[in-house]
Amino acid sequence: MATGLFLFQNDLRLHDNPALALATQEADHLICVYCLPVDNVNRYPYHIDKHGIYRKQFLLQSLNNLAGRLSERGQSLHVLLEHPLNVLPELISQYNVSMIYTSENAGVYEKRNWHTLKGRYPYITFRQISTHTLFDRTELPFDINESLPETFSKFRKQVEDLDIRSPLTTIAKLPPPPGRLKAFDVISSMINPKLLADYEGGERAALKHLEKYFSSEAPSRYKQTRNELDGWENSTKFSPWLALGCLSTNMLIKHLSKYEKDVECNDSTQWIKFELLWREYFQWYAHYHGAKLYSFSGIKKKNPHTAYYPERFRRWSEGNTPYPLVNALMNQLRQTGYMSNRGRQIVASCLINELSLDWRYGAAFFEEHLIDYDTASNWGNWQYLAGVGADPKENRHFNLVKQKEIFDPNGVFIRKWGGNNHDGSIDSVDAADWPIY
Ligand SMILES: Cc1cc2nc3c(=O)[nH]c(=O)nc-3n(C[C@H](O)[C@H](O)[C@H](O)COP(=O)(O)OP(=O)(O)OC[C@H]3O[C@@H](n4cnc5c(N)ncnc54)[C@H](O)[C@@H]3O)c2cc1C
Repeated sequence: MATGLFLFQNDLRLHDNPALALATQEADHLICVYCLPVDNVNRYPYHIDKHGIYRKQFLLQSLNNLAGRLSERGQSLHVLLEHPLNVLPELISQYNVSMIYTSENAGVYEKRNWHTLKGRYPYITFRQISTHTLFDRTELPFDINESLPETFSKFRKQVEDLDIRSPLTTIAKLPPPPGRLKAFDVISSMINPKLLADYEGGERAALKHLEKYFSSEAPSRYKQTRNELDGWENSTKFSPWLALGCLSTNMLIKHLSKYEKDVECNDSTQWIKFELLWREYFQWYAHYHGAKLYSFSGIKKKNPHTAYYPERFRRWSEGNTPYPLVNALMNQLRQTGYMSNRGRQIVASCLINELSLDWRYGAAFFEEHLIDYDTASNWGNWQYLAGVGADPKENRHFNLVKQKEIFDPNGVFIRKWGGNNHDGSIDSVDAADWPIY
């Protein structure tokens, strides 16, 4: 009897989960695990908590929903509040695990953990499958170990006409856990029932939103509305569920294609696919560039001009800069865990250009707060805007006055999110006008 261990990561779903489907076929018994280290030990020097309150709540809800769905199928989810390398060895030896399965992960740390585990257990079969991308690495028209098109446009031209795999059906039956294994519910007590959030984590909520979005007319208007700063229906809002894998990208494309066939195919519907290809590009970008994704000089090996201004960073984070639009956007992020794409571009450009700060601090702040935080999309987009990524243009400096005129001409957004509550300064100075850091 073969016992397998399935390590859930960014694939918290039972629909279209090829990695879990493989484990289901091959193992006689299966242990389902998710590792959620609780101490917010800083992995970067940026003084961030790994999970801000909204991000954490969304993750816990997603895990809770997955646990429920597994339990309906006689399985259980073991959420371990520990680093995988600390807890998996005990499970492996106690249950004589002979196969370990997981989804491919673009994160450098996650890759390192996987390689370390493989090195420690040469007699165990390790299987890693793509579940986070539209294409499998073998379907790409280039060898991702060797190369990646240097810009998004070149990538898009190579992949946009490729066939996209149909999503697998929801797994109905799973191998049972080994007899002696008892599950403990550690998640539901960690969810804060009083925290009101716009988004609910989990596969069930993701599929509900998918149905709702494609039964509305919003997909036909996407291109005209996607840059709005606020408003639920102005962009698709799939990103939080895609980031944790509560929703598969292939499933999303299937619904988009059905909408195009049954309702309407126009510029807007095509633009949704275009944006999903951006996501796809950043995923492979992270796989290809590895640790360079997080480096100051990026993939271009070019050092941006910055200095160390801790007060400016604090002001930016707290929404207390001389730029009301930036303040409103940062308040929105801290108070909801979400910000529109245009908003992200504006605040990132401000941090990089007006405030001359190190872009990695901005990326790390987003990592803490975004409910849709995704290593590849976040750090890839920040590199792009900082001029050290895959952008053929030298500089993406957004004119803050113009952005306000276009996207918030009457100041409605700024008032809603308290953008005018600032003291007007960028740096504090002492009596002799010297900056105080
Ligand atoms: C500085 C910065 C940081 C970002 N960090 C993240 C992040 O951590 N996680 C994340 O999912 N997205 C990130 N994005 C991309 C984008 O802002 C969000 O995906 C989008 O705002 C999510 O809202 P939506 O689902 O309504 O997007 P829509 O406009 O409806 O787009 C549909 C889908 O396409 C994908 N997408 C759209 N734009 C991008 C893009 N520029 N890059 C990659 N994928 C894209 C997303 O999966 C999105 O759900 C970042 C962008 C910037 C400028």
